[in-house]
Amino acid sequence: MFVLVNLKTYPCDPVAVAEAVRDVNDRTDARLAVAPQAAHIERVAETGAETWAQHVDPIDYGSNTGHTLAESVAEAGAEGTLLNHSERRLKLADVDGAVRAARRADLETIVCANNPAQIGAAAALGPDAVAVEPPELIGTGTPVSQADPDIVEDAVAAAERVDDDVSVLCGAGISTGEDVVSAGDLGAEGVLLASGVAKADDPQAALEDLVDPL
Ligand SMILES: O=C[C@H](O)COP(=O)(O)O
Repeated sequence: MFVLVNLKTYPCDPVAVAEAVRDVNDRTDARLAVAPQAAHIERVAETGAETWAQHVDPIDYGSNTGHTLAESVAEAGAEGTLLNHSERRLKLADVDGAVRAARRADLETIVCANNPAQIGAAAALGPDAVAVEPPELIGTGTPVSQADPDIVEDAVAAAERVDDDVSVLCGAGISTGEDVVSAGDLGAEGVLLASGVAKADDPQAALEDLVDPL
């Protein structure tokens, strides 16, 4: 299972969380990675943890003030990027452009979507993976795998119909190892989570709990 920890703009110490991600990753068969804010990518990548960007824009080098260039996050040490997160939605044409920009910079891509219909559309754009996240469950601590298991199974089926090379993750409310196992049982190849680690008093213990049953 792939466990991607999105730090959003939570007021945690990104380097301390990254060190915990690195250390727990070294002791499990699961793959762990962390997605800090763009300004923290370089410091986080220097810990040796697999580092992802939270977003890149559908742009190339040039006159794009205030945008995030895929090549810049890759040079800072990111290995992949989230795209179209529920908190950073893009127009369809811009998701397509951002997938292409990320590919140009050799970044792995996960395109987020609200529901199985959007997952099908996202898979058609050729990312490495898609992630289904019902927005109403994000940050609630109620895991999507329990609250809405059908949405995970339907997302897996929707992606498979379009392109069975595209992996499916699920996210929203995932915070325990049991939640990760349930996600896997529903066909997800990974989980996208944030508050369960970024807001934990002890992020390392939270990560250990997440991978313990895997
Ligand atoms: O990117 C992560 C998701 O939005 C899930 O957030 P959460 O784990 O706080 O529910």
